[in-house]
Amino acid sequence: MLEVQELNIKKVKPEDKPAIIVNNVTKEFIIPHERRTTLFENIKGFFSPSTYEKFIALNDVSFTVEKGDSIGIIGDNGSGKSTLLKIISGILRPTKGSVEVNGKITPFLELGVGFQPDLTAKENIEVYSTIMGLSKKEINRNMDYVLEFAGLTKFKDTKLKNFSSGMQVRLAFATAIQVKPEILLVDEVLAVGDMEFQQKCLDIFREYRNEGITMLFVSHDLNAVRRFCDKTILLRNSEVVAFGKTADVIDRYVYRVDSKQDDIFISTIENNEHQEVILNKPSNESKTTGSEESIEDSIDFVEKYRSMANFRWGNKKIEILDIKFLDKNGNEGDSFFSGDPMTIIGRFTSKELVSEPIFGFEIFDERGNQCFGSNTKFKNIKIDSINGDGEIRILIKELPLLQGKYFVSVSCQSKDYKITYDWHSKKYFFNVINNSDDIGFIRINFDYEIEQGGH
Ligand SMILES: Nc1ncnc2c1ncn2[C@@H]1O[C@H](COP(=O)(O)OP(=O)(O)OP(=O)(O)O)[C@@H](O)[C@H]1O
Repeated sequence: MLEVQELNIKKVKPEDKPAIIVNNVTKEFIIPHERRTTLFENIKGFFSPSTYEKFIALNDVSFTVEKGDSIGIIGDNGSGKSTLLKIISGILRPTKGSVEVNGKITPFLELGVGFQPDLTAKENIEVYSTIMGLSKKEINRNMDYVLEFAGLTKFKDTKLKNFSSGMQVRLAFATAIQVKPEILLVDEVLAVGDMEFQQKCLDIFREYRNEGITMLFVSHDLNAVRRFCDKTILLRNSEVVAFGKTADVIDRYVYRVDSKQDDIFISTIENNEHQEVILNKPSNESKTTGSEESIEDSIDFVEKYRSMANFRWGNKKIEILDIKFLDKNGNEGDSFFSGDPMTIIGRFTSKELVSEPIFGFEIFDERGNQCFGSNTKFKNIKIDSINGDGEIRILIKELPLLQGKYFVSVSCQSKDYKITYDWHSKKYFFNVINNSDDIGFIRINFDYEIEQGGH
């Protein structure tokens, strides 16, 4: 009898509780329509109260993260990802709903907040590590490693204000990882940093994941989400539209299935005894900014490369109006799974008759290496003439790239290549998502054949 009574009492040990429970969280931002700065505007405003509108950044969001889970959060720009992490970390309060956090949160959100521009890299590491609770001995012991991880050993005595924004984030990340988190919130750390640094960050996250540290990982890098997250949340227009197996959710995001699908599990909350946890906001909000005298800025490599290479020329006798990428369902997008069909559609126009033009396209990787180039002449496709509007479709049956971001150039030239009508150089890009465990950049279709010699 006693035993039965014991069983009826649900005793939840703290370690059995989920790491994070987000319960019907809504976040509204108030956006004023006008700002009164002068005395006259203030007096005038006294008679006509100021107007504002409410913007809903998160709408009734609920989900549960179990201890040791590694959860990705994906969605378009402005869908509410950062707001969600800020609410979980306690930087922002929800307008409605609550968040329960069971464990110590380490937020890698606005890395570098609290760093002092007038202190050197070494001094900033000392100050920040002290705030994180490290002893002087530990700080001295870790110093070389932190500087080396950040790739800033040479710049240890340089003031932070002379660092590029990428260098500052590297320093902040390297400093922050000295203490192992219980629950880690990561917001787009991988968006900054060169390839080598990104790889180091991913190695750290891999280590954390193997050690069972709970992670919430906001990223636009779907390959990284795929590699690190067991489950993924998809936010669209401030709402959770899917929460389930990462591969299924990414598939849904990439191919823009808009209706709610039942086969993707949307987490429900069973425990209603939520305790609101509002952690301390970092005391110094002033975000350090990059200096014009940045010593190094490898972070912006891709952007710099693009702006340098992204130009257009030609006499526009035939004008290429725009380029779109269509997925296997005929929907426009910029992310595609490796091996899937992809169609590149170019619209063009000409004001007069142009005979025998040649259309071409090229694909480049992020470093500017030409991966492929072809044109209608190479393929023996003769276009007699063009007059007026038209469309060219490049049908790729199986995208032979494995992963990464690729830039596309398109061109239209005369039959002898002597006149360029229009050339858009690396103006367009698309992402390829690896849906296999293969590594590298190209996708090779192959089979294994294994033969064993008999005895
Ligand atoms: N303090 C604020 N005041 C007003 N609006 C805000 C504020 N912070 C965020 N927003 C708005 O809330 C929406 C969600 O922003 P949030 O930064 O969470 O999106 P996100 O999904 O992280 O976007 P991104 O991928 O671009 O980082 C955006 O439209 C943004 O403009």
